[in-house]
Amino acid sequence: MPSISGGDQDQLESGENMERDESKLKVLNFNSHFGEKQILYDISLGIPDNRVTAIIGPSGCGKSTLLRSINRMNDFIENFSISGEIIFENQNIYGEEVDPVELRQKIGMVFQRPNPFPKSIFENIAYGLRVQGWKDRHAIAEQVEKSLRAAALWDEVKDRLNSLAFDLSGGQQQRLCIARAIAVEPEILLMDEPASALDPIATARIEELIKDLKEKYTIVIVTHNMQEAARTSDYTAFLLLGRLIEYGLTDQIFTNPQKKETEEYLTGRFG
Ligand SMILES: Nc1ncnc2c1ncn2[C@@H]1O[C@H](COP(=O)(O)OP(=O)(O)OP(=O)(O)O)[C@@H](O)[C@H]1O
Repeated sequence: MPSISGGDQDQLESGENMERDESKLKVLNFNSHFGEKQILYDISLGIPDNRVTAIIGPSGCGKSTLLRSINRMNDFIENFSISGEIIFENQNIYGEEVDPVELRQKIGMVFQRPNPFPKSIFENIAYGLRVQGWKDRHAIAEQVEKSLRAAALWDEVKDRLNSLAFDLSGGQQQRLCIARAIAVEPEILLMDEPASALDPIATARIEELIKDLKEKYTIVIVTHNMQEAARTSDYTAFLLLGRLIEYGLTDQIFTNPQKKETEEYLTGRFG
């Protein structure tokens, strides 16, 4: 099997390396194109289970493309093509036998802007459960409550579950979207700049939530915000022009980057 470590990983403790090699989610020699234009070049990385992995890098370097490849969201774009593999639970997610709809239930996504459905708070969560085949009203109500609690929103909304989701603040709407994503009990949660549209207080709540959620989920987060990556993630992957320049423990990447490009980016010399 090809190495799944990016950059100079030798300095990492062997235990941490093992943790990644044994992880359920691995990107292997992954390339992607939009039409003729190559966006990602030979990306290989293992995403450790029950950890937060941040993908950072300058605008346009391919962060979202990589993230959206992990649950086949780019399939919706006509001229998108890939080579290489993304392995999830020992299966290439781009294999013919994989149903992308089922895959997205296991690998959920939270987007940059909160995007609740034009429905009540309750229905925003119950809807996905019904699509999954849940019928028992009591069980649905229990799962709605459980998800809202896990997303640290229950206390704020328990008395107005039938209000429109749009009546919530931006930060509450984003936590509702997180509750919606976790209600269907995914394994992996992908987050594309989940706090970038929020004020500092709402951002802090989302960051706290991310730290809590990793006990149960493996989280991959794309962020422009270096402080946010440093505060929330255990591992950081630095992309530049579609290539993985360095990947390792967040503390190490931020305090002692091994590559000149990483250091220049982190110190604000470009990007
Ligand atoms: N649907 C598309 N069709 C063609 N090119 C695209 C499409 N989506 C993205 N791209 C191109 O792919 C490249 C990578 O975009 P991507 O959104 O992955 O970068 P990013 O690192 O997430 O950027 P940002 O930080 O600005 O969101 C960019 O050059 C972008 O223009």
